[in-house]
Amino acid sequence: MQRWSVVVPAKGLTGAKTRLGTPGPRHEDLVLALLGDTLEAVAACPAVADLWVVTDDPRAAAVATGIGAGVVGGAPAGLNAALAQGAAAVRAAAVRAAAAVDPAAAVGAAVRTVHGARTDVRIAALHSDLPALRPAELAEALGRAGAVPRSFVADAEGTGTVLLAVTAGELAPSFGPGSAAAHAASGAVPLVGDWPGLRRDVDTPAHLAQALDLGCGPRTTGRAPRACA
Ligand SMILES: Nc1nc2c(ncn2[C@@H]2O[C@H](COP(=O)(O)OP(=O)(O)OP(=O)(O)O)[C@@H](O)[C@H]2O)c(=O)[nH]1
Ligand SMILES: C=C(OP(=O)(O)O)C(=O)O
Repeated sequence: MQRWSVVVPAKGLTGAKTRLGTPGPRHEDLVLALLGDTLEAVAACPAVADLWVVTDDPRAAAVATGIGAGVVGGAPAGLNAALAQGAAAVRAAAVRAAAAVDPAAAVGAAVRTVHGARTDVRIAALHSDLPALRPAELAEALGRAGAVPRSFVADAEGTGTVLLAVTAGELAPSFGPGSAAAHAASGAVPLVGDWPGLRRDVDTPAHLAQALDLGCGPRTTGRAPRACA
């Protein structure tokens, strides 16, 4: 099985998930719980080789490193800029890893590079708010993504994107309102599969209730308002 580098962007906790609840410590704890459960599921996926979190938030970075993820800091503001920086960091790390094993490989034909960054690394960008994600559904989605150059998984509503994957070339993320249509228009293949946990990103209280019905990881289950009622 060819495995993937997964990049997860995580906004600073202050100001994140404004549609989900009012700002404050409890809200930040919930946002952090969504991230932690998402990362645990990704880390447990056999199709994932390495995991990277793009964030400048110290609490998010601590959760990431605790789960064994790398942290990419200092990215420009904005989701797509953060993902582009994360993808560049993954490619650069892959060059360093190849050079550590075989110095000649990093400059030879075995490793394809552009401006010192590898172009043959499988990269998937994934939201940080997927607390009902199952490792097996991510593995299946990445398995299908491996058959095409660039692909995406739409969210439960079919309008947004929860995962964007490239087997080679640029990630070229177009996340934001209507991103499923934008990714399709840019040539990415929509992946088909029964992946309710993968598709259920949590933006609103109604989404959180749906994720809890699907079954969330322990961090979210323990912190969601409904569980505390
Ligand atoms: N590193 C980084 N991640 C971001 C940024 N903006 C959004 N994200 C992440 O991108 C994913 C999707 O973002 P949204 O669901 O729109 O999150 P949000 O902006 O916190 O939500 P709202 O305030 O409700 O719009 C989540 O994993 C966010 O943490 C950013 O500027 N930098
Ligand atoms: C950023 C996106 O989604 P949302 O803000 O709805 O999480 C997206 O689907 O591209």
